[in-house]
Amino acid sequence: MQPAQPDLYPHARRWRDHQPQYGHLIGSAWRDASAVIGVTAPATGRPLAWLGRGGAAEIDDAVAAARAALAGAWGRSTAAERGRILQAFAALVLSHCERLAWVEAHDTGKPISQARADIRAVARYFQFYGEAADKVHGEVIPYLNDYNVAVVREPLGVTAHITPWNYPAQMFGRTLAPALAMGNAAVLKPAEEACLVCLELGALAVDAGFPAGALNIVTGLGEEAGAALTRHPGIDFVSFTGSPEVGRLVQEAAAIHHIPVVLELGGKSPQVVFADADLDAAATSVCKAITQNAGQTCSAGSRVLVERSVLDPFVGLLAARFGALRIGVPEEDADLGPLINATQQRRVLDFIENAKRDRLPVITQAKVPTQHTNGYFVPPTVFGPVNADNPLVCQEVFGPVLALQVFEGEDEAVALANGTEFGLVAGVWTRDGARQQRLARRIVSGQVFINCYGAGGGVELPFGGTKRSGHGREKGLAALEEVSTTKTVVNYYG
Ligand SMILES: NC(=O)C1=CN([C@@H]2O[C@H](COP(=O)(O)OP(=O)(O)OC[C@H]3O[C@@H](n4cnc5c(N)ncnc54)[C@H](O)[C@@H]3O)[C@@H](O)[C@H]2O)C=CC1
Ligand SMILES: O=Cc1ccc(S(=O)(=O)O)cc1
Repeated sequence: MQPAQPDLYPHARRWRDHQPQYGHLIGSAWRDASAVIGVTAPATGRPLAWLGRGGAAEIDDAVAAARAALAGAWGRSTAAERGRILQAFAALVLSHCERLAWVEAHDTGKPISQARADIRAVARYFQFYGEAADKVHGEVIPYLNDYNVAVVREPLGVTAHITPWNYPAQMFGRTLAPALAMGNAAVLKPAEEACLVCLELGALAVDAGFPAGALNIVTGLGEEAGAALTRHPGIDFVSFTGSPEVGRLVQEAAAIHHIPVVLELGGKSPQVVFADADLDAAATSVCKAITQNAGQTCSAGSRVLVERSVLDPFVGLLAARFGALRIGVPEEDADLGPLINATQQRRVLDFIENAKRDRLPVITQAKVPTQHTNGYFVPPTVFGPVNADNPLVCQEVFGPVLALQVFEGEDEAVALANGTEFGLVAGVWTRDGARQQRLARRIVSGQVFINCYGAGGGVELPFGGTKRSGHGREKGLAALEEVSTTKTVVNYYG
């Protein structure tokens, strides 16, 4: 066992086997864990930390603390006051950026530069929504004579947030900042696989001035703490990011109490490359879109659709990009790191081995450096051409595995792009302006990028899916509508 660096984990409640052990953050106070879950570092396979294994009792207390916050100082706060606290928190996060980035990098295995970008994104979420908090206005409706009708915007109440392990820090910012800006009190159940940074961020939120109970964090297993939270009668909204299977359970639980849900359930996002495109730029983007975060991104570009007439040159460019990939542990700051755990590694390796067994052509496969045998690494691999009914086209792999499909003409490109159950993100590469517009309309997806992909993940840009990728919008001002409601006040003064 390798001793952890205490400076990275100042808010650990205890130390156990030389590893930090965290409690739950309920009502701005730490609650010792009555049971624990071990966390492993994906890059080394070694023990990293201990998390509380919360359940129904901790969730009850967290929901009660949130309810009390709404009845107290937090519920009485003005929008401007809330905005100032969110912005103070953003500044505090930035001042701890390096430490938080290392916590995130060790916990997820991602390259340190990516982890730093993720922490800056957390600050940006709280800055953006902090600035927006007092700029969300209601409206006055011209109605009958002698009536004044105001439509005012109000928080939903207690919001529940269930987040995944691929971007623990970013998800913290993405889901909590809009909810808190609108005056809700939140309970977060982050993923048990990786969430140390959420606990450190939670501690900084207390320092930044969020009143007791405005933000509560209970860690634990999905089927225990997660299920207890989504079924709890005291919550008024659920935001969930994760698998479609659990998304269905979350929506079923929410239906019991008729509360709204935002579901972000991943995708099988295509990039469509036409013969007239800048093939060099497209190849670079296609490689990055499937290898960033080792392919563990809901919006990963996991399919590339290539027009037949440029198949050979494009395949050459793609093979060169994959051949140049650097794979390593966070400290090496390579292009990609390991997957999150042995289960995900086995799952993705199975996809690769099954495809090879089915004699699917391998276009290119990068090599994992031999010194990294203990981490959960998977070699980035491109298969193609792949038929539309192949599992690599239909199922979310959630690893660095790209499926290449071939098309002739616009209609076939659209049919293939829309040919899965998902609809999260799409990329279109063409210099033809009219075709850009046609494709943007014909592709069924929450986002369409033209001659780019991802565009830096801007906080300002509404994000979410259609079809099996989920519903509701996060990011941008659109997120504020999901976590608030309107009240129509009709005043007769005649
Ligand atoms: N859209 C995205 O960003 C993500 C998609 N996934 C997809 O899901 C696959 C499996 O990954 P998992 O970690 O198993 O995802 P998951 O959907 O089981 O986990 C996501 C979150 O849901 C919680 N959860 C699990 N069961 C729950 C339940 N019954 N009630 C309430 N909450 C529950 C987990 O504790 C975690 O916080 C991946 O291979 C990938 O395809 C996984 C993570 C993120
Ligand atoms: O995993 C889903 C995911 C992660 C990050 C982003 S973005 O950086 O905000 O674009 C989007 C989706």
